[in-house]
Amino acid sequence: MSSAMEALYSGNKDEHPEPIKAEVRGQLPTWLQGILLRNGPGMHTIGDSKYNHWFDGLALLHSFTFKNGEVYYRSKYLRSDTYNCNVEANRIVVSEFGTMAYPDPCKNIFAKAFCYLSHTIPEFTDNCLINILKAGDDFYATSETNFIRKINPQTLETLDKVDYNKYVAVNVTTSHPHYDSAGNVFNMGTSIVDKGRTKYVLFKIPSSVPEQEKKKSCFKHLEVVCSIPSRSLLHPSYYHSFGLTENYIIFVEQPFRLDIVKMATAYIRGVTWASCLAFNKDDKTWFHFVDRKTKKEVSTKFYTDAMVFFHHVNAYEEDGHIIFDIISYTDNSLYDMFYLKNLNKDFEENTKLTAIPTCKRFVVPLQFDKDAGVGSNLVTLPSTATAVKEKDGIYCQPEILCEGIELPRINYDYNGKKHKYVFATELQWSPIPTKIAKLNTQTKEMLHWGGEDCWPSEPIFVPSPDAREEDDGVVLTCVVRTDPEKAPFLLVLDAKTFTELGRATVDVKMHLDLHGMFIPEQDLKTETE
Ligand SMILES: CC1=C(/C=C/C(C)=C/C=C/C(C)=C/C=O)C(C)(C)CCC1
Ligand SMILES: [Fe+2]
Repeated sequence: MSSAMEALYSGNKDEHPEPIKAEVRGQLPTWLQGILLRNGPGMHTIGDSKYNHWFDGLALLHSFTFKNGEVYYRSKYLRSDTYNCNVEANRIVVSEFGTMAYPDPCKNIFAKAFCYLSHTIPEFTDNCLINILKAGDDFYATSETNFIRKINPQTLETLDKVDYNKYVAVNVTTSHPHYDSAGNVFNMGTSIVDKGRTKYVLFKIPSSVPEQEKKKSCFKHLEVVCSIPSRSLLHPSYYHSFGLTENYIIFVEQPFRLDIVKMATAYIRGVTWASCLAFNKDDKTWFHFVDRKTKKEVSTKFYTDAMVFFHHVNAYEEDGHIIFDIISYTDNSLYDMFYLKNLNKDFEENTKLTAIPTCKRFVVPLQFDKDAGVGSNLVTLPSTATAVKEKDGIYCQPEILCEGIELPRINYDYNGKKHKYVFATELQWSPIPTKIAKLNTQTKEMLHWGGEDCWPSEPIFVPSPDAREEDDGVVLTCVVRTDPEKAPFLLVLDAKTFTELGRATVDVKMHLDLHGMFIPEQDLKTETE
């Protein structure tokens, strides 16, 4: 089990760019036509050099194509500049989150990109290993730097490199954009090089461009929606996602921060980007709500205790309150756990999360009695979450929805609206995803799916074409096996009952991935276009 774990996490995986027909068992819905496209790290050793952290691995895209009851599997490494330079040098020559590499022989590409305090930072990596973004009719592999890479979702080929920084002043971005019903993309990034003006920027990428500009990309029409100044100019918060309701943008400024001075000197000091992140458990976490129409921030100061979180689940408005669910931790042991030296055969002794992922619901009153006394709880909805008036603002404490879930997904048609269900991977005190779950946030009841030797990935909900209820549809998850004799499979569950409809097995060594999306057939450009 333990060495299997090491192989799953850090063994280099082969790519399978030619479609492999999967063996389908059970009954897949006939309407399920399209591509499940996912991303994650697949290679952690290049020549004799090894990455330190699981999040450093080279992006390996993989896909399951559903066509007339048949399923085809493909996988292909993202041909990023990072990949190409590393492979050419046969060693790691580009720095990643947890690995600083230098000197860089690929000087022409990874030359020093910007200066700060007269030191230099090398250009960031384009190893986009975290998620998939849809902008206009195009798909991109994404990470958290200023670069994204266009890909062909059918062949998994790597196309253009897009630098967000050409269109908006951001140096780091999230891999969890939002989409409105028209397909416009909203994302956030932080501007860290404009000294003294460190800020978080929300921007919009329109879904379509004017007819006469059809040849141009929608990035040329990117607009800044609003920006939020960082509380600390030299220590902006790290964030992995943000929230969106019908009328508000939700930004949580957690005391898990990037240290800009450390970043500016990391390269010359030979330390990693990861070492420039620090959690201050004695600080507060600040909530920011920006009105999407007026672009003004709600002036009341809302805060909660120090925490570290990565994923927003969903957010919505109800009776003058903003309600948002997140998966949070009381410390940053999650990032530390993913150092590959910890994910080895002695892992059971070495690695224990000191904080368990907890699904928390914050209920924040935007309209409240301004004369309410200090100490009074301003939440008027039926929830155990509180928002207590203090002299310096409003102190919020969450309702706990459940413990031990990560990689949350919802029916995205309910994004920004009141949702009832959350689909997620289950993990307890270690990075072992043994089950997936469906949580009913109203009753807190959970349904589970798990199997012997099975590690399921982030579950993705796909609505059925005639869906009436929130959970009318299927849940898709890739299942890797801890028993090397057993083949991985794509599992299709009925989202209502959380029972198996069918599975598509492929005899490959599949990697553990992070995030992805289901692309319905009608969203795919036809080959002739
Ligand atoms: C390279 C690089 C970064 C990369 C961060 C990554 C790759 C984060 C991955 C996070 C994940 C996968 C979280 C899951 O919950 C930073 C720190 C943004 C900034 C400096 C350069
Ligand atoms: Fe994520």
